Amino acid sequence: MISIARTARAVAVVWRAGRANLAVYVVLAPIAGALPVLAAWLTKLVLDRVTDAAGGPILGVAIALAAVSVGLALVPHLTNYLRADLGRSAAVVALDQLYAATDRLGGLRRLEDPAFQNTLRLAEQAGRDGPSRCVDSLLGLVQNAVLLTGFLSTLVVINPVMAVLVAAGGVPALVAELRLSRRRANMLWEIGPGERREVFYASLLTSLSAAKEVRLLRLGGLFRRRMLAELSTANAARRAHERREVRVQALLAALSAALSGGGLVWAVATARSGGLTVGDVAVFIAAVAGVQSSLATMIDHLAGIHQAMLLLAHYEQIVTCPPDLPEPARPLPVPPLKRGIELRDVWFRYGPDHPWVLRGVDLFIPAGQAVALVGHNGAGKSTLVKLLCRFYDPTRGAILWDGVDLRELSVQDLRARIGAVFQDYMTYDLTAAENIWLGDVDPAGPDHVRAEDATRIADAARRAGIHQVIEDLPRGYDTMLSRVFELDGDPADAGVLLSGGQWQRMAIARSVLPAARDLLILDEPSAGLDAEAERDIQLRLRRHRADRTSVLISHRLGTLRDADLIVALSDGRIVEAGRHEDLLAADGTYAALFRMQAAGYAPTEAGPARTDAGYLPAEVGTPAD
Ligand SMILES: Nc1ncnc2c1ncn2[C@@H]1O[C@H](COP(=O)(O)OP(=O)(O)OP(=O)(O)O)[C@@H](O)[C@H]1O
Repeated sequence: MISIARTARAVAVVWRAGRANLAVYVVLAPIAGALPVLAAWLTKLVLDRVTDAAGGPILGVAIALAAVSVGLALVPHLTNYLRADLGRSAAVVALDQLYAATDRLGGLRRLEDPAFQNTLRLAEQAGRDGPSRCVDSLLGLVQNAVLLTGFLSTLVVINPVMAVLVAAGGVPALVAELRLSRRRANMLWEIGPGERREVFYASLLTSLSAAKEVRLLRLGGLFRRRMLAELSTANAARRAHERREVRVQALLAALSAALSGGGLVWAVATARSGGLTVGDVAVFIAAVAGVQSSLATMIDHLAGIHQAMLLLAHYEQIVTCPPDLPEPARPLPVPPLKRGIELRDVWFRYGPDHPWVLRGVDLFIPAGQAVALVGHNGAGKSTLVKLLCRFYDPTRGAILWDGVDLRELSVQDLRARIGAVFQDYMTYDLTAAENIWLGDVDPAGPDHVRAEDATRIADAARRAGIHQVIEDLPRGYDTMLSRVFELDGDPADAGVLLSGGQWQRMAIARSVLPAARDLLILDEPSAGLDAEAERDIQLRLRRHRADRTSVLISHRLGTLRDADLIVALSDGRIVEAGRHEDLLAADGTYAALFRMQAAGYAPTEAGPARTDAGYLPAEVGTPAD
């Protein structure tokens, strides 16, 4: 039910977050519980001595009561501050552990799993307030246990039957609250996917990158309705749960009110017959209320811990999740590539229910040479390079780096040897300098661009042919490439956006920033460039690639003709491989595609030559359209 080990781990997080604060909080909790009991007894003494002149000196008791009242007034403010501060610091520690764990995953599989995403969302919630809520509830239990002990002993002295009745009244409440907390945790899990979709639709309505399509296609209304539908479904589930809570809690409150009402009638009747003093009645009323409220609060805290435990289970699932790319106990360091990379009978599919994407690929990528992959959409080209970066492991077969299986190597070392421009490269809402600097961040270095990085950043920008464009920006390399964030929080310094081709050059600059990468992967690096820019970037990249191992993917076959080896993939298999001239002579798939594109460049009677060498699959743009 409530796991001791998990509770201990939650306490450890809070302890790490703020030892001094936690220590003070721990000391204050029992004091906060004792003060109301002390106040009730001192009030009884004051009343008894006021109503009975022979009762003894009153001044000292009155001063003690005043001192306790000051404590009663101050302690809650202090504990509130400590609670909030510990909550913030614990969230920092817990979220740090959570995101370090997601970073350790290494591959892409888990992030592509909707169930993992659901768990991750609840884990984020639990990480933000789970550990501190758990400690709050534990200390709340301590505080109220002291309060309960004090008032229950008082009741036992005055009326033992009443003490038993009030204490027994807590049992159904405890059972009911624990059930409710389990139901609440289940309800949060069930509405999780819908809430993620709600956030997705809301982000489409406000994100700049979606705005063009959303406005042009007039999708705003549709997405808003879908967002509201998800919100209503989640609200309905929450409402149903809260109604159940209200029903149960109203019943429990009625039971507790009946008990305290009965007790009051008994106390007044007994006082009338001389069995209790005025002070006894006052302390009895305070004790009944104190026992009931401390019991109710303890039950709340127990339910709170119970629910925090259920949510923390998701948090722990993520934090202890093994990497989706298993590494050997002693991964081998990755030496500079000398001979080459070999794909040996590589089969791959994205999941057991998915079709095969690669079917027995055998390929040798010799060190220092350029290998080009060509083929229709969906042939498996990008998948192959994702395997080279070890974002996934082959389902069957192996990939060898100078003869050593990638699975034997350190993933981090391997990635440090690869530079890549992916088809879906990133555009970061950061400065121009940072957008390039991210290509070679020293994990042990500072978290910002240093002055001495400026030269190599500018060199990389030159190699990608984007240096002058950056220089001409309002703040040069310090210009924010964003319209949604301003530089250093200064609203007057709103940034600029680059064109698609300029962004692509930024991605290229990022990939060529590191001085030595053994393997350069360029997946459609010039898709967004005009013909002249494409030629320019190809020349620059060719110079950069010289003597480097590279894997190139492009649908513009003209850009690949100087590759050392051109490999045509079809339906996950290699159907042809050779140099450009050999493949043309072989007159196969590559030759057909190449000629089709070349024909697109030739002047026709109907009009001038095309400047764009892109091609479309045969079924797109046919007269039948
Ligand atoms: N993450 C993924 N999960 C499931 N299937 C995927 C995933 N990524 C790609 N696929 C599938 O794998 C197949 C090969 O995709 P891949 O991106 O490797 O093709 P490609 O040759 O690079 O195509 P293109 O020329 O369009 O970029 C496609 O059918 C695609 O639907």
